[in-house]
Amino acid sequence: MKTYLTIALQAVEQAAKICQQVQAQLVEEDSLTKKDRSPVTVADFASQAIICKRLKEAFPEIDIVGEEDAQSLRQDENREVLNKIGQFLPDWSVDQILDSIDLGNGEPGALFWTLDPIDGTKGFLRKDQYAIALALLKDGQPVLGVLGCPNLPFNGQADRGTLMYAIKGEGAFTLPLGGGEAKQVHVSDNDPEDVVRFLESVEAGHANHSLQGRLMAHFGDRAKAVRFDSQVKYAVLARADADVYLRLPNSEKPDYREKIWDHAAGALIVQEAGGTVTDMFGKPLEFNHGKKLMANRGLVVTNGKLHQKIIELLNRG
Ligand SMILES: Nc1ncnc2c1ncn2[C@@H]1O[C@H](COP(=O)(O)O)[C@@H](O)[C@H]1OP(=O)(O)O
Ligand SMILES: [Mg+2]
Ligand SMILES: [Mg+2]
Ligand SMILES: [Mg+2]
Repeated sequence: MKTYLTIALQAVEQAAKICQQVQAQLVEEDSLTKKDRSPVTVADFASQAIICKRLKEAFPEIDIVGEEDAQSLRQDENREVLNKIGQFLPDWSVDQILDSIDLGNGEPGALFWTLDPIDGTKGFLRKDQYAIALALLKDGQPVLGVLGCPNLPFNGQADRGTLMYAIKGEGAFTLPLGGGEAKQVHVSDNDPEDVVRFLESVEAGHANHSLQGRLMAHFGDRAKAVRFDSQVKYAVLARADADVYLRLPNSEKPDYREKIWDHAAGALIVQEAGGTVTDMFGKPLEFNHGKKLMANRGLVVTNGKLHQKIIELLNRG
């Protein structure tokens, strides 16, 4: 597992650097709108290209299931976006860029990587939080997870981003992006009688803010809520800066199913930090139904001590 970890950390670090460069000089032309009307940027593509290339060089036999593909970039009308990606990957040919992105077109199997090259693209565009999320799944379970969080201060230092990783059975760890000593992280100790710090999405369309608000109201003025984009929420909970992350399904999108790359890395990190991750009914996440969490609805992520209480409140009919 150590070899997987070393390569995964290097790949995420490299991608994070490019994302930071793109974000620092972001212009409107740097993004496209996908078929599902969600945005994708020069940085999402560059991140996926770099990470896939690195992983495939080291582990050619392991499939990568990535969020993005290069289909739109192969069309003439998007040539400018492709050229812009090339500016951030100066030694790469156009074909190398396109083919590396498409290395992420693998299929889930007994052992595979899943990659979200930028999770929280809308946050990235707002210059808020986003994460580079990479996980290795074995027999339907995440066994290694890495989250690069460039805009999440490490130990309160605003100029240093945060890197977090976990190996199944070995704990969860954090270090600053750019390098440093890794320290183990643990979830908070708060119980239902304490102050409860909640996390939820910034984007109202990605969750059910009104239902989440009603649940929080149960805790009166002991409830504090913070909104962050992306799997940064898992990282914040894993290092005890929050106690509960709610992601209840948006009632206007009843058919939406969560994607594996949006949760595999974060869920393992929280679990290895001592927390609990289930769907809104208290059912463990099942990562063995293809690219989506078809057997689960909504997510409840807690420090463990609050889990039963939250599930009870949600399901008391
Ligand atoms: N209706 C929805 N419910 C839950 N998640 C969604 C929904 N629509 C998009 N997403 C996903 O939410 C993630 C961002 O989460 P957050 O709200 O925590 O920042 C993105 O990966 C995005 O996926 P996609 O990239 O496919 O649009
Ligand atoms: Mg993404
Ligand atoms: Mg995502
Ligand atoms: Mg996306």
